[in-house]
Amino acid sequence: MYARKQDRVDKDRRLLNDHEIARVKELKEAFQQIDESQAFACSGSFPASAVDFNKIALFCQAMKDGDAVGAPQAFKLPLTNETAKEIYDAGEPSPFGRGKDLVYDDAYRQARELKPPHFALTYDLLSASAFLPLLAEKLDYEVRLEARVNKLNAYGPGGFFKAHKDTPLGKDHIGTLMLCLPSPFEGGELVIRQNGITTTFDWANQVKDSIAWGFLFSDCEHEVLPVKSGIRITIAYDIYISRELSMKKDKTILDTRLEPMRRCLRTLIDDVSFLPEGGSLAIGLAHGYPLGQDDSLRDFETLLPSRLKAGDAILWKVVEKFGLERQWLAIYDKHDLGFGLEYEYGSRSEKQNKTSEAKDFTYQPEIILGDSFVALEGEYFGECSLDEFPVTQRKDLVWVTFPRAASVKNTYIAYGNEPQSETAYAAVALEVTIPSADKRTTHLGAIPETKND
Ligand SMILES: O=C(O)CCC(=O)C(=O)O
Ligand SMILES: [Fe+2]
Repeated sequence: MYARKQDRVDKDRRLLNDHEIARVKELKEAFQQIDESQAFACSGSFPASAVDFNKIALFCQAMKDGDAVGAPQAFKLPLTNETAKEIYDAGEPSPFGRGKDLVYDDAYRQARELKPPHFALTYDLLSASAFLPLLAEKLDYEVRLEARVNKLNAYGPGGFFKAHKDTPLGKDHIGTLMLCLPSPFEGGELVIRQNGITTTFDWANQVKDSIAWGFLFSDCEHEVLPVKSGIRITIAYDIYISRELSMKKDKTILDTRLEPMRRCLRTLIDDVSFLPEGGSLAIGLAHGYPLGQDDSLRDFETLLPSRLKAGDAILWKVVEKFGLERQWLAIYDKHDLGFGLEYEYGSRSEKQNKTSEAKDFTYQPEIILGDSFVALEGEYFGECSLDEFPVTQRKDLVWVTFPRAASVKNTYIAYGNEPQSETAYAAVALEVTIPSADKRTTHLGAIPETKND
């Protein structure tokens, strides 16, 4: 097992004073503001120049009990009520993943689907519009993205897909891209929620003479509201970070979004009355990150920086600029652990009654940290024993924020859109070491200024 910093484990710390708490709060707010202004989902439509409807047809093969019946048929875009219905009828009822099983439950999802190779567009829209490099730029990735076609979804009147997260398909899987084909329909909005913010993609009116697209990080909860009339057809692609060479650009010196966090962290370090004895800040990431049961922790930690999503990437860049010592922490929540660890949310509120601790929101001794990243969100990692799965409580940490992914309770969300692979979303925090005040002054000289100073 990867060696953690055992020397710091289980050492308690003093409660912070009001001044220190105010400093942490500033940092917390700066981080949360970045995340709120960041896109966890975005959408648009393909420009007319990229969509020549004369050249696009959708080929579909009707399916029955998993087998293709008959020859593929070509459908011209935009689809009409009649052609959309034919495509709907060609599909089979959509299952979804619950635990490791593939289940049909029309209380949860009412839709039909076609999987490749039983459908295809005759025109490579993504290449024709150089879509993936543009998406990478929009999402601020310095690595290339890959799109792998997953399926065609068709929703008839009353069709819907309740709130879920997409099953993580591997460490490199970051999100889902939907294309909404032009067909007459009403309703069927795709609603995406992340950290209390909601974004809605309403394609009913948008798609009449274009192809709409929408991207979401697949750890975000999303649902398709009931279609009121007509048939709504989407093609879903899984978006991966490419293992190929990165594009290697350093835009961070010009990135004004780093500024509020950078300023707060700078003030905090410059302030010798903040944690003069030194300590560790724990900043919970806003997104969950796919990790397989057998993935090595070292691999995960190495790959994570290039896979960070939205505001999490900004946090990383800021901390990196300061050159502070840092490591990743895996966070668990009792609801995700199948072996009955006593981790009570209730005990937190009991503690909050004690005035001194109530004031210091940064002191959270009851958080469970894993020595590995295996058991995560969802119900399907519950079979390991405590011996195989060392956990610890780091009572010395100053909690700036909690990982959002650790506190998902809605049972629907534990299910994915696919049968579960041995992969789940890791709830991760970044631990940043703040040196003691005497060491900090010498350390400070080494902290680079950004061009924004
Ligand atoms: O059709 C859509 O817009 C969303 C479908 C979806 O969420 C899924 O297939 O996982
Ligand atoms: Fe989904």
